Amino acid sequence: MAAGDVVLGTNQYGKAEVRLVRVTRDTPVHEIEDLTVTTQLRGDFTACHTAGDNAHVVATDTQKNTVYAFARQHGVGSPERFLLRLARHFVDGFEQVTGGRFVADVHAWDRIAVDGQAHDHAFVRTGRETRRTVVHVDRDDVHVLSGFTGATVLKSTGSEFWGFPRDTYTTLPETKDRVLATSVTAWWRWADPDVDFDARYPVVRDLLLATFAQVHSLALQHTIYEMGRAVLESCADVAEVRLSCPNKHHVLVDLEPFGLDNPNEVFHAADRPYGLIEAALHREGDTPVPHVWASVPGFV
Ligand SMILES: O=c1[nH]c(=O)c2[nH]c(=O)[nH]c2[nH]1
Repeated sequence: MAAGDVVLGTNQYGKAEVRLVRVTRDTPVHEIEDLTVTTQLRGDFTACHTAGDNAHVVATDTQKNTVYAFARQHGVGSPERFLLRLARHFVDGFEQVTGGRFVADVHAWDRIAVDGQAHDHAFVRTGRETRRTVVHVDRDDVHVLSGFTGATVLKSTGSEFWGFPRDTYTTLPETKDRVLATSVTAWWRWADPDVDFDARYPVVRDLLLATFAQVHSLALQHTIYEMGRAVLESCADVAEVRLSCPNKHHVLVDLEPFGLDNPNEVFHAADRPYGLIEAALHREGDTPVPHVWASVPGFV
């Protein structure tokens, strides 16, 4: 190869955001599982890029069909297991596939209550957080990230923010009692991919949110550090935690022009701009895996 020749670098491809709804109708009480699944394969796909030779290309349409067929054949269950099963299928079934990135979002539904009874087959989408998972496979090197996005939480007290530097451009008043609100995006990396994901997911999620509630916050940075620390201190199976939290500012409204006081009761819930507070936490001595996190977009 001559100097200056063009070289194909990292590449991956697949079907993005396959919308999958599986109804389990073994009994009159149906269950639904609603996921958005992305599969992206890595391996020897050079000839397709450089010469248009598709002999190695597992079509993205085939990948999509596999998602649906696996949902029928094996069920869905925990999104992590579902992705691990898909990843194994592609890596073991096609010599040219060495690994990939597999992502699933889980959309939660609740049963509609009719006369106080949960309906058998009518559901309403909940406003809960979206559970997420990314599976990263490189031959036998398997990493599973779990997490969620869109958990909107608020504390009406127990939050302070003061002691920050003041310069010509600082107008923000110091406060010993403010509203703290955010929409938590959390990811954690399992130390080992052999986990009872469905049992452990709510434990980690609840611990993160309970810590948000319990920490007397001196800054959102302080709160998210404590959230991550709580998980690493009590969950030996979690190796690393990453949190991304927009500070949903609640600004006290000046009611003085109307002859009214405002003792921390009436706020303008500002939309934009917002502070964006992000942190990654791991245990000392832990081996970092930046290539795995690189598959999670838009994160520290
Ligand atoms: O918790 C906070 N952290 C900041 O860094 C910050 N900056 C700001 O204006 N308000 C806040 N709040």
